[in-house]
Order: sequence, then C-alpha cells, then structure tokens
Amino acid sequence: MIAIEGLSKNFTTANNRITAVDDLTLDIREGDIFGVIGYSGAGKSTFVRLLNRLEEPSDGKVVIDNQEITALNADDLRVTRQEIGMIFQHFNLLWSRTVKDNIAFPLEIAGVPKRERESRVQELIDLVGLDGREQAYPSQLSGGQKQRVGIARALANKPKVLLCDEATSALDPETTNAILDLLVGINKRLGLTIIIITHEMHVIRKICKQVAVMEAGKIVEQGDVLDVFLRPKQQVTKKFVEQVMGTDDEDDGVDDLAHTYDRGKIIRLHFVGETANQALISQVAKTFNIDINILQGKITRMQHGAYGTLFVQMDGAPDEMDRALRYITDETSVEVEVVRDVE
Ligand SMILES: Nc1ncnc2c1ncn2[C@@H]1O[C@H](COP(=O)(O)OP(=O)(O)OP(=O)(O)O)[C@@H](O)[C@H]1O
Repeated sequence: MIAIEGLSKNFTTANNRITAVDDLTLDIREGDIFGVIGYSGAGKSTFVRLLNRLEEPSDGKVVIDNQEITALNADDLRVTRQEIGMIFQHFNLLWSRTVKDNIAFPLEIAGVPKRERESRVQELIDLVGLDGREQAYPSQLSGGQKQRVGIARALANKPKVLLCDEATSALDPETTNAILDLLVGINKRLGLTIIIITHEMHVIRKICKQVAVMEAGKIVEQGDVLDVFLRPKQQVTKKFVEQVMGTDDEDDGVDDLAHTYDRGKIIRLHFVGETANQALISQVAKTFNIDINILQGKITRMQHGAYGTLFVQMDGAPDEMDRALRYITDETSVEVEVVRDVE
C-alpha cells in the first residue's frame, strides 16, 4: 500500500547540515495501524511530512496506492493530498470557524456542492462523537474534542491513509485513550491505513500492529509490536519497552521471593499473544499434580493479545513438573524458561 524507498531529507542551516531522515526504506500494508516511535529529534515529524510532501524530500521515493507521490507535479499533488488525511499535536484548527465549518473546509476546497457537504459533515460529526457541538468554536472545546474535529476534518475527503503526528501528545491519559479507541474504530470501520508518530510506547502498545523505531533519522528496529516488546534488540527500543513494562531491575525482587522456597522450580513464563494468563495457570494446576505459586508478574494488554512475564514457583514430583512444562511449551504460545531448579 505504501512503499518508501531510500527516503532522505537534509536541512541546511547557516552553519550546519542536518540529515533529519536518512535513507529510509519501508513498506506499510493496507489497513494496518503502523507506529513510528522515537525520541525528540529522531526525525519522526520530518518523515511523516515527507509522505504527503509537506516537506520535499532530498532523495528517495514514496508510493501510496500505486501512485508515486514524489513524482507528482503541484496540481496533481493537490488532488492526491485529498487521499492522505493528517492530524497534528496542536490540532491546527481554524479558530474563527465553528466545528461544522472546520470540518467543511476541506470539502469546500475540493469543490463539493453545499448540500452534499452538509450531509457529509453531519456523517463525520456522528463518526467522531461530536453531536451537539456543531456550532461551537475551537476555543470552547476540550483538547479531546478539538482532536475529534481534527480527525473529522482529516477524514472529510475519504482518504486512504491517515497520518497522525503526535496526535495525543497534548492530551491527558484518559483523553488519549478515548482518541486512540476512536482511531481503532475508524481503522476497523473504514479499513483506513493509519500511520502514527509518537514518543510514547503506550500509544504503540494500545493500537499498533507494526512498529518502527527511529533514531538519528534511521529506522533502527522494526516489526510486529508483540515481537518488538518481547525481544527488543536496540538500546533505544529497550528504553521504550521499559516505559510500559518497567525495567529488568524490577525483576530482582523475584530472587528475594524465590529464596523463600527451598524446593521445586522457579519459572519465567513469557506471554506473547492470545493466551490468557489466569486461565493457563489454573488449567495447568488442575491438569497436573503440581502446585503453582505466582511470585511476580507484569502483563500488559495490546491491540493483538497480551504480553508480559510471570514468575512462578512450581512444586511437585519431578516427572509431573516436566510434563507440565512440556505441555506449556508444546500446546500454548507461552515461552518457558526455568530460572532456578531446586532439587
Ligand atoms: N525546517 C527545519 N530546518 C532545519 N532543521 C530542521 C527542520 N525541521 C527539522 N529539523 C531538524 O531535523 C531533526 C529531526 O527533527 P524532527 O522534528 O523530524 O524530529 P522528531 O523526531 O519529530 O522530534 P520532535 O518530536 O521533537 O519534533 C532535528 O535535528 C531538527 O532540529
């Protein structure tokens, strides 16, 4: 759906030359919610603005839905931009226009007749949950409501792609979650491809399927969100995973707990995906003649399943414990690691 090849952007200032985006190559599938995460200055905003040519690339190619964006002349670009919606951290609304007129604005530019415009605006107001606020001005809205207007406006011309540049960074956690839920709903309902730029791993965890990690203009790690959470390779990725999961140092407490047991095995269970942790523990304890004590755990829910680690102490006859471990390894998606074996 989106093919990015060798994309670069250099900025030249009075005494400096900065490569904000450095030779990026990336494919994004149709209908995905794709996250790009990085710290401030990594080049995320520049990258996303290159996709609709709000920034002109220094080099490289962007193809969206078989159309080479980077090859379009100004007139064609104006038309094609209607297929690429965008929302911003600070909403970028027109302050002198009402909610309704903000949403109608891109339709006016596209030359949509008045009657059609009005019914489309009403549809969009319903879609983003702004019923009753049509005549309000942006200054009379909460942050979450302003972003809802931003989303409705971005969707006005029925784009194929929605670009979100730190769209929830100015919002409190509760409003962030509501806006992220709205984006997931829109993705499901309209099949829209969404690209999200953020510095918050929580955002990636909650709604993305795929993630790319950016550092110094490059993508340093990329993959399925669950895989990246489970096996972060780069230091920068580990730091982002820690935002959600805490640090490994926090696992040290397990040693103290484990030492209170002088028998059995201490086991680390990695949950990746579908398996519901509670159900698995009780099922294993019922099926096999063993005891399981939960020592410590961190499980987080993601868009596509649960992810996390649970430390347990298992006790029973050695061959029964082996059978239970083999069952977990062979029959579930949970990964098993024996941390300590007290014979
Ligand atoms: N118009 C510009 N002129 C000169 N340098 C720029 C320009 N825009 C961005 N840069 C530089 O490019 C680099 C990447 O900036 P960019 O805004 O893309 O990063 P970011 O990851 O989005 O960070 P932030 O979230 O802080 O905006 C930075 O070093 C920035 O100073």
